[in-house]
Amino acid sequence: MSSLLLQNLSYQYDGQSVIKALNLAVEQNEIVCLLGASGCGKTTTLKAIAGLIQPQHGSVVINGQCMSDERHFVAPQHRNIGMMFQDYALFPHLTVAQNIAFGLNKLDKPERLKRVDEMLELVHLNNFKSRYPHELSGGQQQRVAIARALAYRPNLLLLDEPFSNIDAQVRYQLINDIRAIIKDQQVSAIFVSHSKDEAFAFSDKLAIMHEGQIAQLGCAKTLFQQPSNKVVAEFLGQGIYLKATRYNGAGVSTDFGDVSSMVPLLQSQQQGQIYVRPQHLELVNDPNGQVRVEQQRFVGTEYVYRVRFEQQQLEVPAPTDKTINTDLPVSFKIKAHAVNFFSEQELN
Ligand SMILES: Nc1ncnc2c1ncn2[C@@H]1O[C@H](COP(=O)(O)OP(=O)(O)OP(=O)(O)O)[C@@H](O)[C@H]1O
Repeated sequence: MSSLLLQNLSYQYDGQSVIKALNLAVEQNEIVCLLGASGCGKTTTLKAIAGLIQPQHGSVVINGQCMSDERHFVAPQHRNIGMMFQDYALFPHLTVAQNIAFGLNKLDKPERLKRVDEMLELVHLNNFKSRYPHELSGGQQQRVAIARALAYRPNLLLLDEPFSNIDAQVRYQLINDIRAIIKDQQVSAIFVSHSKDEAFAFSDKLAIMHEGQIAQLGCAKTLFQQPSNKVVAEFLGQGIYLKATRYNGAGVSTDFGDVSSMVPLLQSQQQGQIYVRPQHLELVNDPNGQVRVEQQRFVGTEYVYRVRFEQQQLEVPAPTDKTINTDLPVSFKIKAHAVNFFSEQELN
């Protein structure tokens, strides 16, 4: 049974479609990141899961129980969901221990104190239980927030940009710590972010959102190597489109030579384009080269060349011992990699 199932979910604000027949499944103990550009509908999806808004169509099912569809609506406080936000949302007038105990009023006092101690232990804040939120660092406040969200053993945890207010230097340590805590507690989680780096570090799977729909769900490697469409490929990082002919399931021919693919190319069409990322390109001097170098920058460990080819611009790194003569014509050499091939049909 999936932990969360969103089926055909649609939501409109004042007649404006924000979520459009969205489908998503999160399996038990899985952390899925909703990742996408600003305004694509991530927070609205999270609100629909939490019950803070009621979708006009479709269903929200948590652990097999329907929370919302055209006929049912379970109120947020009865969904057994834990929530964690970027501003921590701790109660300033309550101590760490009181913040964690908040929401545990169904337990009797000894049980409540025991649970609070367990949670303090889990987030390594045993010595901070009597402090107030303003006496803690951002990372410590976020640990209290996760302890509070997990204290009543939710079925599902929702995290909305929880790391965006955390100093960059400690952010990745905190991401690792909180991921370990969630895994330890065997809770499924949905994490909203617009940062790819955070998403890769924190989640098991990424759901790339675009214009109110899930463009693709999968682990980071699958999305990079086999993006199902242009939106996913481009969202994951810059690249350049080059005309290509698929010569069999294992490679393509381009104006820059043949490229073998480390993943099978399953399209039935032969004509299309490949989306090539900078790390798969090598710049070489070539008397017939059509690539224009616009700028060369030394960035300490390597050079970065800003190049232009047929209206497309790209920054390509090159090792310092492979200097390109920018006064001479330049071309690309494409390394063997997991080729992102899109047929003409898929590109339109
Ligand atoms: N209360 C509201 N009333 C009207 N429109 C809204 C409301 N809340 C959000 N929207 C619109 O719905 C769309 C989706 O918003 P949402 O907050 O879900 O996006 P998001 O992907 O979480 O963006 P961000 O990364 O910027 O937080 C946006 O176009 C936004 O302007």
